[in-house]
Amino acid sequence: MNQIKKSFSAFGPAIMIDMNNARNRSVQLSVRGNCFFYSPNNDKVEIIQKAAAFKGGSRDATAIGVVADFLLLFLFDRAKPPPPPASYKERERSPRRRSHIESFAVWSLPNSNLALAPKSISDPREQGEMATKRSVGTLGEADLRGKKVFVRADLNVPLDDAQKITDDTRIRASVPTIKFLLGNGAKVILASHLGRPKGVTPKYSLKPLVPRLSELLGVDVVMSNDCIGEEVEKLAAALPDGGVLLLENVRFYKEEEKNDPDFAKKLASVADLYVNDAFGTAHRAHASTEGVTKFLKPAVAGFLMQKELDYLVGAVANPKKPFAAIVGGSKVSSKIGVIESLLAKVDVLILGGGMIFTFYKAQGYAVGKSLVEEDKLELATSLIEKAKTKGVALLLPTDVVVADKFAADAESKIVPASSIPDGWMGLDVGPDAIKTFNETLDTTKTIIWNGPMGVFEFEKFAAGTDAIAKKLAELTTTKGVTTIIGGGDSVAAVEKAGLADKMSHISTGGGASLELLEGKTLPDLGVTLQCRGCMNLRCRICLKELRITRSNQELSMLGAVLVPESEFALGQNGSCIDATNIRRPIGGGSRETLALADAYIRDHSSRPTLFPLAPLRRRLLPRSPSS
Ligand SMILES: Nc1ncnc2c1ncn2[C@@H]1O[C@H](COP(=O)(O)OP(=O)(O)OP(=O)(O)O)[C@@H](O)[C@H]1O
Ligand SMILES: O=C(O)[C@H](O)COP(=O)(O)O
Repeated sequence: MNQIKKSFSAFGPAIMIDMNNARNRSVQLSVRGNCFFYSPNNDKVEIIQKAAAFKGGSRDATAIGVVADFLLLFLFDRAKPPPPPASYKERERSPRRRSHIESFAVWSLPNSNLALAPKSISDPREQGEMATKRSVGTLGEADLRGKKVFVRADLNVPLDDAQKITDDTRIRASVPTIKFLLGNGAKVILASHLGRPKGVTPKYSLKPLVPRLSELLGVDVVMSNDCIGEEVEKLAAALPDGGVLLLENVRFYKEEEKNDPDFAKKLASVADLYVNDAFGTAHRAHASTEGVTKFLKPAVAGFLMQKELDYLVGAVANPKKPFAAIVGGSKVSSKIGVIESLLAKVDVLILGGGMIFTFYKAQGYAVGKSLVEEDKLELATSLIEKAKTKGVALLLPTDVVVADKFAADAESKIVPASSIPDGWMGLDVGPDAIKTFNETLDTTKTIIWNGPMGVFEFEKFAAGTDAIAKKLAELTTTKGVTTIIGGGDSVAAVEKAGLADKMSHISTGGGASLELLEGKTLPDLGVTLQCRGCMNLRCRICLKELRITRSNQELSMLGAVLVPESEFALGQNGSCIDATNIRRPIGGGSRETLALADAYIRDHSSRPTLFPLAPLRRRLLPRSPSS
């Protein structure tokens, strides 16, 4: 590292960081016309080493700005141990930081092991950091080749009576992380739960997944009959580099859900490091999700986990407005909490599916035989009131498709929502409702959707759900609206309509995504994933666009002045800086610059979310070398 630092300082100001030309959220390093891209999946040090190799010609290179400081600071950062997790907790307790904490409390997941710091673990001086939480993309071949990696995925897929997978979304979603590990020469020991078995239950075996997994990964996946024990040990020991061993359902042991430390230790005993990519299970602190992290270091998050958090947390924390939520499905009781908390965040709330009849009944409408949760009538009334108070447009369907029985071949007709005939049940939203919903959605910029509009499993009652799926696909592709779909059935409906790839994000989490949307701080996280606000095109986390035209010079100045505590300033997410983490530059910057940095820190240290570039720029620019 010292050597890199040295050659790098010889580089002096010959490197420029060209953020304006940065593409794909990468930072481009230009050295005399030679470009290196810093991307989320690359390792910074490697890039800097490459850059350093050009030092011979560096002195003649056109230099704009004070970048040496900036990059050196980054290197200092790497050498510096990470802030202890306690500091985050301390901040959490401090009332002064309250707004800051609120702004990213929802990042908290019990097992997500995330911190998007792109750091290599090859540097022995960073061994202490190996215990910190970060993303799998920070690991390289040097960290992975020949290593046994325990990967916890959520392969809890639906199987039919013939044990055939009916929706492989979760398997497909776990592939990028596994392939990345295999591509780097790791041996993958893959674990998951399936269903909620009570003890060993053949119906919940993971065996039916082997062919599909093998096909998707392009390797013959070996499967063990257990998830711990001698057979697992032997199979794990025999795994070649690039091989995959799938363990049997971890929930065949009750110790899994109890997060039993001995069981966790046994699971961990066959591996060298840990990757948690089970977003769907991220709200559970179980032995294979949380317990193993005590025994395997480093413990890092997989790509899926990272992506899910980026979207779901970003949607709630910093949505592009107007922000709409569509909530449907049948589980009023389990979604009422989400509705309540969404009222504080959305501009539009569209309700559909089985839950609307509880709202109708609460308003005194006849609902026939429709699904109603009698004990939620009062709550429904209060939610309608709350929406009014908060100025949220709460849209209930004006008409519904009713059926004489709950069956695919039921008689059906369209009726006004206020007059469902006796003996009939509402199974879908009607055409008028679809029209209103579509018109409203046309005005929005962010949409989250959980729960189908009707009993979409029956063709006759699928129109409402299909219409929403089509509208969201259209808005995503033609207007750049951010669309996020969560919930098992809603995702299945979108898949069925062949529109999944048109949406911004399809979540693999049911409960986990709901809890995140609800804004719950999930238990026992141990991770702080902070949105640092963006200086780049669009932050992958907060999704906020800050299209600020900047010169390289400005960026250089910013880089020299503002360096977050533990991450490269122009970092993983395309330049995110947490104002609370800004510290003075080390060994660089004029007195004036340092004074500016101090003033900035003083002014903004309790203002967490978005990094307000403009004021800083105003203050810096007049002092920049060429001005
Ligand atoms: N009007 C209705 N009456 C009865 N059931 C309905 C009605 N509308 C939708 N449903 C049913 O709701 C079910 C889906 O509800 P659910 O709340 O589980 O949604 P989801 O998308 O799976 O979300 P999650 O995974 O978060 O539970 C579907 O099986 C659908 O048939
Ligand atoms: O399907 C899910 O939501 C996850 O796999 C978690 O399953 P669980 O609710 O049984 O823990």
